[in-house]
Amino acid sequence: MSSTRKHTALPKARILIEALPWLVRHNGKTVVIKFGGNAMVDEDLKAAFAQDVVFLHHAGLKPVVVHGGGPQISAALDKHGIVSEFKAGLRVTTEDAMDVVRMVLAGQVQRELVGLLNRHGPLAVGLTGEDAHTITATKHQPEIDGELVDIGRVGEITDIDTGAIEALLADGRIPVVSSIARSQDDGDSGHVYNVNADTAAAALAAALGAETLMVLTDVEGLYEDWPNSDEVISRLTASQLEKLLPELSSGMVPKMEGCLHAVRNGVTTARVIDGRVPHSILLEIFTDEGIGTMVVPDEKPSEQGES
Ligand SMILES: Nc1ncnc2c1ncn2[C@@H]1O[C@H](COP(=O)(O)OP(=O)(O)O)[C@@H](O)[C@H]1O
Ligand SMILES: CC(=O)N[C@@H](CCC(=O)OP(=O)(O)O)C(=O)O
Repeated sequence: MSSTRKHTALPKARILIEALPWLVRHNGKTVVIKFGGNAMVDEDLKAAFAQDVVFLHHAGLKPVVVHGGGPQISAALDKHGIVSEFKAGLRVTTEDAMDVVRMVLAGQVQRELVGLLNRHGPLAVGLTGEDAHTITATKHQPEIDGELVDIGRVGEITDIDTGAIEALLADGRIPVVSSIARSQDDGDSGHVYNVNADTAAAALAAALGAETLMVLTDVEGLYEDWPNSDEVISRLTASQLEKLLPELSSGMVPKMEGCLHAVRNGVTTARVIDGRVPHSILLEIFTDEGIGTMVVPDEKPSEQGES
């Protein structure tokens, strides 16, 4: 009886010990995890996501969650009879649409994730970029075909104040951030801006001096020749990514721009991974077999193969 128990216990012990080098490497490090609305496929996956984040927390890392909710916003707008329109990969956000965006992100998606994380203890605290000046923005006007286009209340981040998030981390909490920004513009008090969640996550990762930015989405990573091939680029440097950027299309643009911003501003690695794979975060952090696309800074070629 006792030898049978030993046989089943040993492989488990091996798995735990295999994770030791990664536990040592990542101990105390901040990791910003962006959970995309398209990766929130079903209840089991969302629960597995919460388990992974809580695991990281108890393993000595400092996870910060930034969540999206694009499909959920589109569904809610639809119910309100508002048609969703995207320009340059960003939602055209009227005043009425902004109320819905805020309600869905802060009142629905964020609350759900906070609830799932807190099944494991008093850990998660939700906030939006409005809280404690965490994210400040001004009006963003993308350039399309050489002209500046008005897309309503979409914000361009001008400032990040990491104070509230750092206080939560120091208190052993898991911050869960919705990508809504306060307005910096004088005379514009009370206004808020809709910010793409990838962009918000990348800006927060850089400002927090995070070790890793991890972006969970609904594809395996950055495809080399999307949509013609499903060959995933496993690793690329900031300069290689910069060259690729003009060829990318909508959903990937803010993601890869965010990864570039992060690694050019002190983040050691930025990864785009498949959030539809259960426990993808653990695979990415605690094994050598990274499952998605990893972006690294140019000047650190010695980090090749690092996970
Ligand atoms: N080169 C590419 N590689 C992978 N996906 C791409 C690429 N170019 C565009 N995409 C699209 O980007 C989508 C992911 O972005 P998005 O829909 O904004 O997801 P999320 O809600 O996770 O932020 C993919 O589902 C795919 O349709
Ligand atoms: C300006 C802008 O486009 N904001 C996004 C914010 C949510 C988001 O980015 O969600 P995903 O990560 O799921 O795409 C939107 O309104 O859809």
